[in-house]
Amino acid sequence: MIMIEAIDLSKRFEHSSLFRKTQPGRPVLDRVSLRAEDACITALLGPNGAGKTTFLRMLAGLEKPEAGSILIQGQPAHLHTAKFAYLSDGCGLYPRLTGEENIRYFGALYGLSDAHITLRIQTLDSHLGFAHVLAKKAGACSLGERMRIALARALVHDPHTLVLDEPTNGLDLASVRKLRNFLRYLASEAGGGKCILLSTHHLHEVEMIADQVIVLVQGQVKATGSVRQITVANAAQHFEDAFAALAFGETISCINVG
Ligand SMILES: Nc1ncnc2c1ncn2[C@@H]1O[C@H](COP(=O)(O)OP(=O)(O)OP(=O)(O)O)[C@@H](O)[C@H]1O
Repeated sequence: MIMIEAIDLSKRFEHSSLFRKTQPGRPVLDRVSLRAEDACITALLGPNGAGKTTFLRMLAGLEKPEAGSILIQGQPAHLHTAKFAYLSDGCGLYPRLTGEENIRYFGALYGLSDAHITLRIQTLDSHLGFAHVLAKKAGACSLGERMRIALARALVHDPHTLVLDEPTNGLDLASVRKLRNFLRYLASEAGGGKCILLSTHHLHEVEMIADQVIVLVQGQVKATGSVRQITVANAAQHFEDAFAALAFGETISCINVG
């Protein structure tokens, strides 16, 4: 089943701040249409500034589209907030609260009881491994520790649709492998067949985990399909070559051995 459907989404930022500049006249998202299905991990891939975060923020209701619409299970996105999780690119934790307080605060916002939150913390810890940082203030945590807490906080209410902006950012190899297994489990039948849409710059990650890939370049969808389909369609030997051709216009280098 199609869980997330974006239809002709467009966005242009009117003002540029000191640190972020848009090229005048160029939309950040330009009639983006895409789908992410249930029981599937969909990876959103694109160069810096392609519009990935803007698109994911739009799904989470944090940016308004200039045109187009977003449907979740065929209905407007705002009707699904209780089943929706969004992990922002900067983690978004309250630095003065401990890891546990951050998770509990969000659980309470979703109406979960203390006992239920305790159970969820135990379950999520068994997959992500963050028990040792629960008592630490989020502001004193390392990047990888913050990311684990932020993931737990985003998943505390057992959402069905997971939108994750660079979830492996700052994680060490062991944590990346744990997270990968956990996301695979969540997308599986046993894990509830969840719809997972994530952005990343790690091509290896995409090859390891993604059922579907969407390549976004300068606010436009340049390719969709599996890693294999995109590689073959671009007459490339490796997915990285296909992505470099799509994202940066690099020519495909074919190395013939023997
Ligand atoms: N609030 C904003 N105001 C003005 N411009 C913005 C704003 N947010 C994003 N942009 C611009 O929109 C473009 C897309 O940004 P976005 O963060 O969505 O890209 P991205 O694909 O997530 O990039 P990265 O891979 O570097 O994280 C960039 O040119 C950025 O400067």
